[in-house]
Amino acid sequence: MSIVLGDNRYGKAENRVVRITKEGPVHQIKDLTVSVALSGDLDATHLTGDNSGVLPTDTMKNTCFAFAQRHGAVEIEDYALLLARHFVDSQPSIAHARVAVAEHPWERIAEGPHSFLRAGGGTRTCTVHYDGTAVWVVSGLKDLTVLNSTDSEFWGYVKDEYTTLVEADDRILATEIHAQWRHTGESGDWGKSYERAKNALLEAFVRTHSRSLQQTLFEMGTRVLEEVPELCEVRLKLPNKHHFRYDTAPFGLDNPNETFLAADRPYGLIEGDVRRDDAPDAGPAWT
Ligand SMILES: O=c1[nH]c(=O)c2[nH]c(=O)[nH]c2[nH]1
Repeated sequence: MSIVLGDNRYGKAENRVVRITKEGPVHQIKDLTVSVALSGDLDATHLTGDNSGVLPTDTMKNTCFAFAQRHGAVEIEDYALLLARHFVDSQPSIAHARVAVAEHPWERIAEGPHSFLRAGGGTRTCTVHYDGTAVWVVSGLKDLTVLNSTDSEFWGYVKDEYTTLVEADDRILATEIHAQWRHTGESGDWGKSYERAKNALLEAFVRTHSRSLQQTLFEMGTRVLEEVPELCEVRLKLPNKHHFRYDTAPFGLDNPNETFLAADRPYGLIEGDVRRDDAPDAGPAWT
């Protein structure tokens, strides 16, 4: 009996590529998940540890971002064709490339030239508490993902011996909104107040020139309380969905905040309550 190597392939899976196209103040977004798998004459690396035919998966990742920057917001089929041809035609050891691209749709948030809402997201929620006497109605929404492709800064923070974060005067700000709001009364037009609270959250996200997600959180909560007087308190949980500008300088490409790596974890998690100073005691309503 002898043992032989069967089918094999290797690559970089699920590169999260975000490409912003800027036409003056009006931005477009292309949000992709790109997986590359290459195969060919790769026996040596498996059988003897000879890596001379191995294009590193890290290089495949760089290529995905470099091609997004170089070719812009092309159709995903054209982008995948460019990548697949590149890997096979440039690498003698590679005979076959599989490039799979998923495009995640975003909608523009009303009037915002650089504000987007991830399509299909957002779940309306409510929790009611009743103890035989008092009633609390807490409404809300979750999983509503929004993104501003500019008008966000983060600088002036504490720096200690472990700080490597570079100050940003223009970054992407993206979050998945989880919000709950407490009604003062126990009856009302719940549907209407939901629409007004949701619109207030989105309006504040779009209109705030953000110095931090914490500042945006307070603006969002404040706008809800201003627009929906029957509410007394808003609780927000906002994960900071980090988008890192990809450094394409090593490939001879300028990247003026157009191509980003969308990281899923770890993420900053910004949480806070915003309330009227005359809000009645919540009792168990938040538990
Ligand atoms: O808006 C932000 N708030 C922070 O507290 C923080 N921390 C960080 O690393 N990035 C950010 N961004």
